[in-house]
Amino acid sequence: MTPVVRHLLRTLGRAGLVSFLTVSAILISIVLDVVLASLFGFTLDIQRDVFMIIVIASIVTPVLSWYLVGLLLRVDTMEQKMTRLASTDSLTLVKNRGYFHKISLKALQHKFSMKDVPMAAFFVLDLDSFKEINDAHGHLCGDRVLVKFADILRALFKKPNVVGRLGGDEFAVLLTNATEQDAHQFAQEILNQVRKTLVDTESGQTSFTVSIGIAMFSGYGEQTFEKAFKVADKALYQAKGSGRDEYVVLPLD
Ligand SMILES: Nc1nc2c(ncn2[C@@H]2O[C@H](COP(=O)(O)OP(=O)(O)OP(=O)(O)O)[C@@H](O)[C@H]2O)c(=O)[nH]1
Repeated sequence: MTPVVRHLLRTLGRAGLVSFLTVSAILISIVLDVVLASLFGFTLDIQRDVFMIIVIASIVTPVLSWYLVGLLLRVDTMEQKMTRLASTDSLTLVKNRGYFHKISLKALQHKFSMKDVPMAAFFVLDLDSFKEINDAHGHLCGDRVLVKFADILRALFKKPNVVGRLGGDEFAVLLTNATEQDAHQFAQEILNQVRKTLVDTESGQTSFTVSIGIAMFSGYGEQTFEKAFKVADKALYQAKGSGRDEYVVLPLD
């Protein structure tokens, strides 16, 4: 829910509740007065009714409306939290595989509906010899490496670009508005930043490297995206083959 909708809901909720409760208070006090009058022989007293209405409405209305609107907002917050949980990788806080796929298609659709932007770049990034880091320093240290790497990606690629963890030590980035030169620059920047990054271990600090495969493409749709994925994977394979700590850029055939 957007902030504007939430604000509208809050205002409407309060206004609606105030009217509803005021009308209820009027009806209740009139019914009460009629019942009391018939049971105990009280006389109907409009002034007293009005006084009761004002007292009941001024106490009950704000309390109940705050409570109910608060309840609605809490449900909304929980809904947002659940959406975030369902879309985020819990360790690295980047998008998980499923959501990455979905949001990438959406971003591409939006981008290629604007005529003046010709290319996008799809990055597949895989940490080098990550198993060795796990084996040498333990799984927790491996987790720290994953988190640091994701932090680097998140800091480099802002919206509308999308960063996701495909699984294990494999990540992906969709650069929605990129020339081939941009792709080269980003890839080099990632390699540089990763090389400089140190991660705490039980026995000091360790460094790590990453290999990157990049596919340059244009157009959108499930098929184009799948193809970009495949080509980026092929480029990654080449980067790993040429010694790791490297990147390779390939065009879509
Ligand atoms: N610490 C940690 N390790 C993970 C996680 N998910 C997967 N792994 C490990 O990541 C390692 C991936 O290793 P491989 O796919 O063999 O690749 P690699 O050792 O990085 O070798 P290259 O990719 O060829 O450079 C495996 O040992 C997995 O157990 C995780 O969430 N945390």
